[in-house]
This record gives sequence, C-alpha cells and structure tokens, in this order.
Amino acid sequence: MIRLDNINLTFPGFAIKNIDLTIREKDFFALIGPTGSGKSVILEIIMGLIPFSSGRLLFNGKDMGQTPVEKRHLALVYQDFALFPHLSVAHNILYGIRYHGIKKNEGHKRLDDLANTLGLKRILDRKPHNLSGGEKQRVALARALILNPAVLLLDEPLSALDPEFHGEAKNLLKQIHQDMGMTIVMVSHNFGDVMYLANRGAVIHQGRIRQTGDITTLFEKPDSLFTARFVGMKNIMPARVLQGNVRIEGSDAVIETSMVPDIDQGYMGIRPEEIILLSQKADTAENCANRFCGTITRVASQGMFVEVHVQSGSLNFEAAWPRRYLRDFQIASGRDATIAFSPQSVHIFQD
Ligand SMILES: Nc1ncnc2c1ncn2[C@@H]1O[C@H](COP(=O)(O)OP(=O)(O)OP(=O)(O)O)[C@@H](O)[C@H]1O
Repeated sequence: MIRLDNINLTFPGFAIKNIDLTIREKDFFALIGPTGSGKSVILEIIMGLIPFSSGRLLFNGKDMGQTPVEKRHLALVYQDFALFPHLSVAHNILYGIRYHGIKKNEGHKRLDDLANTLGLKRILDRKPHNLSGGEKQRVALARALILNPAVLLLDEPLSALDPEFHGEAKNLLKQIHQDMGMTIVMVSHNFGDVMYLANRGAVIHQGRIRQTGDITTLFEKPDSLFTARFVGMKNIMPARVLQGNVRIEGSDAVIETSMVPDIDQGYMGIRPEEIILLSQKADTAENCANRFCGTITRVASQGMFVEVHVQSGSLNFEAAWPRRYLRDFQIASGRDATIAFSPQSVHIFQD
C-alpha cells in the first residue's frame, strides 16, 4: 500500500498542496485532471525523482521519504517511452538490472520470459527507431517489468499510440494487472482508458485532490462542480433540492432525484447519455418520473454519437444519442421530441 500523507511541494509558479492519497495493493489507480494540474509531479514524488517539502510518503507503513529511487521497487514508464536510441531492444530491457542488483543470469531469464509474454522475441536485436509505436510501448513495459517492481507507474502510457495499437496495448495493461497481480498507478487523459482499466482514482486540479474513490463514483457521482464538469457531466443547472424534488432556478419544473439530503444552493447535473428519447413505441415512458416535451434546437455530430439539444420551456437539455437515431427517429433541428431520465441519473453537487 502506498500512502501520501499531507504532501506539499512548491515550484516557482506551481504548488502541490496537502496531497492525501491511499493506493491499495493491486489497485489500478488513475490520476486524472486537466493539463498542468500536477499528475506527473505526483507520480514523480512517488517514484522518488522529486523531493517534497513536507508530509510523508509511506510504502506498507514504512517511511520512504529518504529512500533512493532504486531501492523503492517501483518502475516508471513515460509517455514517449524514453528508450535509449543507441541500444538494441534486448539491451534497453536489460539496462536497469545492474542498478537493481539483479544477477546477469536472472536478468536474461526474465528477459526471455518477458519477450515471450509481450511478443518481443523477433525484435530483440532491433534498435528503437525501427519499431512501431506499439512495439516501443511493449519494450518500455518490458524494461520496467524486468525489475519485478512492486508498483508500476505509467505516465500516459497509451497516448502516443495510434488507434490500431491502442486497443491492443490497453488489453496488455489489463492483462499485466490481472496476471501479475500488480499495483498500477496511471496518469491518463483518456476517460475510456481510465474506465476500462482503473478501479480507483483521484481527480487533481491545481495541485490539489478534488475527489478520490471508485472510478464509477468519480464519473457518475462527482461531488463538486469542478469534478462534474471535468468528467463530462452536462445539463448542469443551479438547483435546490427538497425531499428528492429538484427545483431549477428560473423554472417551474420539478425534477425527481434519488439523491438526498436536501440542498439549498447547489447544482443538478445529468450525463447526456442518461437522457433517453421516448419514441411513440417506447413503453419505458411510464417508468420515467422525469419526462419533458420540447423542440430539438441543435444536432451536432460528435463522431460515434450525436449531441442533441432539446428546449423544453426555459430548460435546455443536452443528450448524447447513437448516430442511428438520426435515421431511425428522424432527429433534426425544429422537430418535437420527448425526453426522459430516471431519478438515479439526476446528480446533485455543490460548488
Ligand atoms: N521540476 C519542475 N520544476 C518546476 N516546475 C515543474 C517541474 N515539474 C513540473 N513542474 C510544473 O508543475 C506543473 C504541473 O506539471 P505536471 O507535469 O505534473 O502536470 P500534469 O497534470 O501531469 O499535466 P499534463 O496532463 O499536461 O501532463 C506544471 O506547471 C509544470 O510546469
């Protein structure tokens, strides 16, 4: 278990403030947050590359503040993989073993095993400039894994890969996590990757932790306006809640929420994919407490889905629907639509 206990660090123009974080054994822990929020700095503090000014860093209860990098049993894989260009794949992978006191024979045995597991056998003699992005990533992972780290730290490990390799590499990380029973801490900007891979995580903003917990909780139940916006919550409106009824400022509408307790000044948010379109055939209508008739005011393609805005009285809802709805339900600006969402989809949070 890794514990960051009230860690602080100040750079000119940027500070890490009161970081309290627990990463449990076998967690796949994601650090997410806007660019420049301090995610990589936190990874480097754990690794031992940046000294912090106050607080404690504990591994299994043991203070690691003064422990040098090579004695921490960690390995860090960078976004650009940072391979040595003049060394072959095999020598890149073997590079760290002598600094970690691993005997040559043992190192070669591990190299053999990893080359098999990660499919690197036929490229062991090649130099990094001859490798594809996916191959470079596997070499960087092998170079980290050969040290048998207790924890693998990954700084945006998938962002340099094109879509063809992305899916493959994502599955490989999942496999490493499951098969090797490893604790992994990953910085990522890709919510799809985070939701697929991580079980827990933290949202970082301006050097502080804004929310930490289960990945699904972070995405579905953000506890602040900042986290809600950051994780893609939409339909955010100033609201008050009384006994499960949400009143939106400037509207007569009453929206049911399953969230308690009462809040006098807060916000409502609904993920756009939680808003459903009620076609005439839809029998789900009766089950939907929150039902609004309105006019479609905007339809915008977002790649695999369409963003659709529906104006109902003074409320404007944003929904995300599959592209085929354009054809199946003749979704278009100016047409009428009835939308609905369940009380469980109506989230309430404060600033
Ligand atoms: N060694 C350093 N000395 C001074 N400032 C630094 C140092 N390392 C990082 N910073 C600053 O700390 C801030 C946070 O950087 P960091 O790389 O942790 O952000 P990040 O959240 O990982 O961003 P991104 O998602 O863009 O990678 C930045 O303003 C950066 O310039």
